[in-house]
Amino acid sequence: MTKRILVTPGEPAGIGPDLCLSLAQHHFDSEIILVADPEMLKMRALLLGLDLIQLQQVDLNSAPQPHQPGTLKVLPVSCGANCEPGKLNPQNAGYILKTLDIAIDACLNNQADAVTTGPVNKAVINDAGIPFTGHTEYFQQRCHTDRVVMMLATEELKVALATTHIPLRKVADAITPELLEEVMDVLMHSLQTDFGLEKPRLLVAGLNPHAGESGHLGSEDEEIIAPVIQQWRELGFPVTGPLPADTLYARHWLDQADATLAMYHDQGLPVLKYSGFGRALNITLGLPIIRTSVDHGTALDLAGTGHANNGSLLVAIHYAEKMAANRARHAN
Ligand SMILES: NC(=O)C1=CN([C@@H]2O[C@H](COP(=O)(O)OP(=O)(O)OC[C@H]3O[C@@H](n4cnc5c(N)ncnc54)[C@H](O)[C@@H]3O)[C@@H](O)[C@H]2O)C=CC1
Ligand SMILES: NCC(=O)COP(=O)(O)O
Repeated sequence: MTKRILVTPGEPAGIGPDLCLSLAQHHFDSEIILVADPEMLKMRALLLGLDLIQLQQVDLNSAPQPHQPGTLKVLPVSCGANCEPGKLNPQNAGYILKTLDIAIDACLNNQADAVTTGPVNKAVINDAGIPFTGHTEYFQQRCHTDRVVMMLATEELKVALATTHIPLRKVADAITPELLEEVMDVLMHSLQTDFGLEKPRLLVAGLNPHAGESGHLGSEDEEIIAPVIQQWRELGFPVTGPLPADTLYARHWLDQADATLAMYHDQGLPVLKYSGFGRALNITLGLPIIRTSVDHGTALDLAGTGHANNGSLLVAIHYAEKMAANRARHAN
C-alpha cells in the first residue's frame, strides 16, 4: 500500500523550503505532503526559478497516491508573518510548531505513516518566548514517550546519543544508571526491530578522557557506564565498552560494530558529520510514530540561493518510507 510521508520544511528563513521544493524533481513510491505555507513556498520557488512546480492542496482524508514528479502536495498552514530568506523572525515560531503539531497528530491518528522534518533554529523559537530544545524532545513530549534516543546514521556508521540538547556542564550529572538503562533499552530494541539486527554489536563510549583512566580521570566510566554494559553482556549481547571515545571512532573498532553510543551530542556527531555530512539522517528512536530528519541545520547563508544540497533530506525521506514499510510488515 502507498505510504504517506509528511514533510515539515522547518524554519521558513532557512534552506528547508528550498530543499522541499527540490523534492518535486524526484521519484518516490510514497505520497509526499509538505506541511507548509503555500504562499511562502511560491515566493521561494519564484526566487529559485522553480515556479513551474504545481502546488496541489490536499487533505488527509483522501487515500495516499504516489508522488508525481513536477508536482508537490501541500497541507496548507499560514506563516502569518513576513518571511525573508536568511532573516529569522520570531513571529514565525508559532507557525513552525503548528506544522510539527499537525504532522505529529496525523501520524498518531494513523492519517500518515511518517514525518520527516526540515531544520529549525532552536534559538528563534525561544526568542519568541516558547521553550524549545529540539525536535527530539518536542516529539517525545507531544507523543507522551518516557525515553527517546537521537541517532544519526549513514550506511556505514550509526551514532546514538545518551544525552541530547543540554549544556556540557550538565552532561556528567545526567549520565545516571537509570538514564543509561533506558537509553540502552530503546536503542537495542530499535536496532533489532527497525534495523533488523538480531544481536546488535554496539560500542559504548566512556564519558571521560581514556574512559576515566581506571578512575584517575573521573569515576562515571567504571561506576555508571560499565555496569550497564555488563548487564547486556550477561544477556548475551556483544556490547563493548566503555571505550575511550577517541579510540572507539577509529576504523579498527568501527569495523567490528553495527552501532555506537556516545555520551553527548558533540562527542559522537562530529565524527558522523566528518564522514557523512549530506548523506546522513537523524532518527528519533523510541517514539510510537516514525520521525526522521536531516543531518544539517538551517544554513541561513544558503537560503534562496539554490546552493543547498538535498542529499540528506532524500535519505531521510527514503528511510522513513523503509521504516514505514517495515513496521507495516511487522504489524501483519
Ligand atoms: N534538525 C534540525 O532541526 C537541526 C537544526 N539545527 C539548527 O540549525 C541552526 C544553524 O546551525 P549550524 O550549526 O550553523 O549548522 P548548519 O548545518 O545550518 O550549517 C553549517 C554549515 O553547513 C552548511 N550547510 C548546512 N546544510 C547544508 C546543505 N543542505 N547543503 C549545503 N551546505 C549546507 C551551511 O551553509 C554552513 O556553512 C542552529 O540554530 C541549529 O539549532 C542544527 C542541526 C539540526
Ligand atoms: N545535531 C542534530 C540536532 O541537534 C537535531 O536536533 P533535533 O531538532 O532533531 O532534535
